[in-house]
Amino acid sequence: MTYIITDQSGIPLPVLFRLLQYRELIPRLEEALGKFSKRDSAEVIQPVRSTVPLQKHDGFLGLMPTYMENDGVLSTKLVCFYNREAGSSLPGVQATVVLLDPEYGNVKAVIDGEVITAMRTAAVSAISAKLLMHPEAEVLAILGTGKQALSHYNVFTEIFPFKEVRVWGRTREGAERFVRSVGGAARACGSAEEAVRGADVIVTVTGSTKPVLFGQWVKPGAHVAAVGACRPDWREMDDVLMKEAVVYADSREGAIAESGDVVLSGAEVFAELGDVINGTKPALREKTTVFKSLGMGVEDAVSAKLVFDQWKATARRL
Ligand SMILES: NC(=O)C1=CN([C@@H]2O[C@H](COP(=O)(O)OP(=O)(O)OC[C@H]3O[C@@H](n4cnc5c(N)ncnc54)[C@H](O)[C@@H]3O)[C@@H](O)[C@H]2O)C=CC1
Ligand SMILES: O=C(O)C1=NCCCC1
Repeated sequence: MTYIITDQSGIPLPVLFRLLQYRELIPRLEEALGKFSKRDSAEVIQPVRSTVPLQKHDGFLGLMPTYMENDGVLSTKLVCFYNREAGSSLPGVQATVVLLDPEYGNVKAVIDGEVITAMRTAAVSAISAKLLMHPEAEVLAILGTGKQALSHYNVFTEIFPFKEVRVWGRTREGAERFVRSVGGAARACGSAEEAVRGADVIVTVTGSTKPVLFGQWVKPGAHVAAVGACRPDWREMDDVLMKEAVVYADSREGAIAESGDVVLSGAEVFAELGDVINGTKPALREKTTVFKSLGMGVEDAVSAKLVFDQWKATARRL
């Protein structure tokens, strides 16, 4: 039996949102990041994402297979992402997660990847902030107003007591629309500089291929969760920031292969988040830190298992 857990099967995406809750997702992701960083192939096999360029459409298909033997999870995400810099209204990222039975190889479920991608990415950024931001951080700045901006806003305001949230988008209207959509508990800023000056935590979630965040604006000791610019020639941050900050990543190999901010600045990846979780590398909270997120299959695998388990439990009750 294959379950189709997508809005094409008549299940509205908000139902999927209800199946994933940050309070359940975050501990599972922390455990998975720790397991990944041990590089024990009996525990996790997750190669760096393979990408197929879609030249005609200025995009990429990413294939993200993962096997977690002890958890009995085999999955792959298929994700298409595009350079939508020109203000196109088409979606920048579209994803599907396929969950398989590791023993027989049959497909157990095909799950919409939009909610999983939005929530697991934001949850991992929140984990980076939990580990690396100043414990008394008060001001959060978000650069970008798309899907990731919303999931980051949701999880950061759910789990941290920020006193002020600032949002910058390419257009003032976009930032104001975003602020209205979250009920006004944020302030739209007229420039990225205005948003980030003095901020304790900065989230970059843009589709930009050129820096939108510059080191000279960033308060010493701030934490940056950098989520966009997932190609080796795309940037969100300038060299000043990349060289001044201590750089953490989800996957060292992923960052070296896919992050323009790492590759083009020549910055060194100090540690993976999983190393900090495992206690093998320190969390240098007093320094300016950048968490470079590329996204990993292992994050989709644990999220898809959570959705599937919850879905089956719900379906049994109906
Ligand atoms: N690290 C990870 O695990 C993941 C990374 N991403 C990346 O995160 C970024 C945001 O993704 P979504 O929110 O899903 O996309 P989206 O299309 O919903 O939002 C993109 C936002 O970036 C803005 N933008 C585009 N070009 C810009 C520019 N030149 N300067 C400033 N803002 C610009 C758009 O106006 C929009 O607000 C993308 O780069 C995407 O590839 C997405 C999913 C997972
Ligand atoms: O991990 C993901 O999912 C993605 N990473 C980078 C670009 C879009 C999706």
